[in-house]
Formats: sequence, structure tokens, C-alpha cells
Amino acid sequence: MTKLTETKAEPHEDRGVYAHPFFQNLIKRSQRYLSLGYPVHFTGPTGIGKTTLALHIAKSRKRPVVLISGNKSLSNAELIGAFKGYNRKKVNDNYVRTVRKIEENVTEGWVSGRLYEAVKNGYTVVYDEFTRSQPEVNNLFLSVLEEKILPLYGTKRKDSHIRVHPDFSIIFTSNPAEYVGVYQTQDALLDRMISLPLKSLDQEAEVGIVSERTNIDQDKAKAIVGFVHRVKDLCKNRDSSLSLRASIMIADVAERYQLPIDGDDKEFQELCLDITYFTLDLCTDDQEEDLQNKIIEACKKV
Ligand SMILES: Nc1ncnc2c1ncn2[C@@H]1O[C@H](COP(=O)(O)OP(=O)(O)OP(=O)(O)O)[C@@H](O)[C@H]1O
Repeated sequence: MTKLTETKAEPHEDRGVYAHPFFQNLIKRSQRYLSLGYPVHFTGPTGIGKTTLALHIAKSRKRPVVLISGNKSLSNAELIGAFKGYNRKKVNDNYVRTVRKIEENVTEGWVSGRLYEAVKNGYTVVYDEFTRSQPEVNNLFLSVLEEKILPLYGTKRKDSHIRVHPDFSIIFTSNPAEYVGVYQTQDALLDRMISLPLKSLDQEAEVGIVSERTNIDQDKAKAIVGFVHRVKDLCKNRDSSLSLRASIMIADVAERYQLPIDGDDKEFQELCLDITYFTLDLCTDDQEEDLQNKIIEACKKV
């Protein structure tokens, strides 16, 4: 079970970035809804920071955090639990020398699922990319959210369900429905959560995150974030999936290899091209050379 009492995201998580008014307000509202028992759902494009924000808020609840990652093969057994393997107990009673008694007892071993543990003990769940799981599996959450019970379907357990602990809370994240590998979500499930769309990050907040993650100074981070935003505007056919991750990668490589963050530097230009060209090629009609020239032009402004 992925139980994050000390989440791995800790080094990246930064109170400075989340102190930005853009986040402060969002965090305050989310905490309010969660404390009243309402599930919160962050939805938005890839790389905008939904998971990191969800983990940050989850940790602020001061309960153990369980991370569940949505995927096509996630099963009820993983969420609820299942009987797996056998426990065998053998008692060899030879107390009276002439009498030997052997008693053997075989029972199936129960392994609790991640949702079961969280519901039972009142943990905070971050269900990341939940729309990548099959809708049938997500039906479990309808009962958890509405009836406040976790049904123990098909588990061979005597009890038909367990009650949801009053401290249990859950944060969902998802990418929009048009993303590849994403299932349509049941309206009934969406209706039971408070969905907060994260469409775009405030540029200043992005600069803060890039600077925090890579230890480059704010001016350099600003120049890199500015470059990524300029090249995103080259997209004509559809929204570019270039995200905060592109800015972080450029800053990280430049910082670690001491490349000058300077648009006239050849190596920095190559870095800008490598990180952005392929993604931009998917959303423009430009020929290869034209697109490369446009990226270099945008990079030269750094
Ligand atoms: N507040 C933050 N502080 C530091 N790094 C952050 C912060 N927010 C996001 N990041 C970094 O930005 C990148 C994208 O963040 P994250 O994975 O949370 O995005 P996401 O919206 O969940 O993306 P996806 O939809 O692809 O899962 C990650 O490398 C993450 O570590």
C-alpha cells in the first residue's frame, strides 16, 4: 500500500510557492470543503501541478495520506482487498508419549486494499488521474461518497460493507475528457464532488515553482517560463501540451550542466529545441525547418 505519512513530494513542496495568492485562496477553499466531508477534484491539463497541490493539501489535514494512481487495470481487489494465499497452523501434541495428536487448521489470508485501509482508519486519499481507471471500478466511490460505506463486493467476507471513518477524506485529480486513455466519468460521481478546474497557472506562480525546483534565480526562471509561453502560442491546431514540466526540464539541465541561460548560446538553443520541438510539431502545420527557426527565434529572446 502506498501510504505517504512523509510524502516523497516533500523536497519539492514549497510553502513559498503555495504562499502565492493564486494558491492560497484555492488551498483555503479546498481545505474548507474537505473538512466538511466534501471530496475535492482538481481537473486540468497535464503538468499544471494538480498532483503536487493535492498532496500538499492532503498532508495539511494531518492524517496519513494514501496515494492511489488511476489506471486501466486497477481492480476492486486492489482497492478493497482480497483473500490471497493460505495461513496454515499445525499443532503437534505429543504430551503423552504414547498418544500423538496432530491438529491442522488452514485459513485464507486477507490482504486489505488501499481504499479499505483509508476508509477504515480515516486516512486522506489522493486518487490521482482517477479517470484512467475503468468506470466500473470507480463505482465503488459512489457508495463511499454518498452512503458513507465501502461495499465489500465479491470478497467472500462475512460483512457486506464497512463504514467510512469520519476523518476520511479524498481528493481526486484528472485530465480533461479529451485526453488519450481517459474514460468518461459517470455524472453521478462528478455530482458528488466539488470540481475545481485548474486551467492555467499564474505566470508568477510558475516562475516561483521553476526557481524552487531547480534553485535557479527568479530572473532566469522568468526568462525560461516566458520562452515556453511564447512557443506555446505557435500552436494553431490545438492546445499545446507543453507544460510547467518543460520549463522545469530546461532550467534543471541548464543548472546542472552550467549552461548559460542565454538565447544566443548554441547549447542553450539546442536545449530549448530538444525540450519543445516534438510537442510543438504535434500542434502546428509548420514544416520542420520553419518550426525550428521559430523556436530558435523565441529562444533568442531569453
Ligand atoms: N508547488 C510546486 N512546487 C514544486 N514543484 C511543483 C509544484 N507544482 C508542480 N510542481 C512540479 O511540476 C511538475 C508537474 O506537476 P504535477 O505532476 O503535480 O502536475 P499534474 O497536473 O498532476 O500533471 P499530470 O496531469 O501530467 O499528472 C512536477 O515535476 C512537479 O514536481
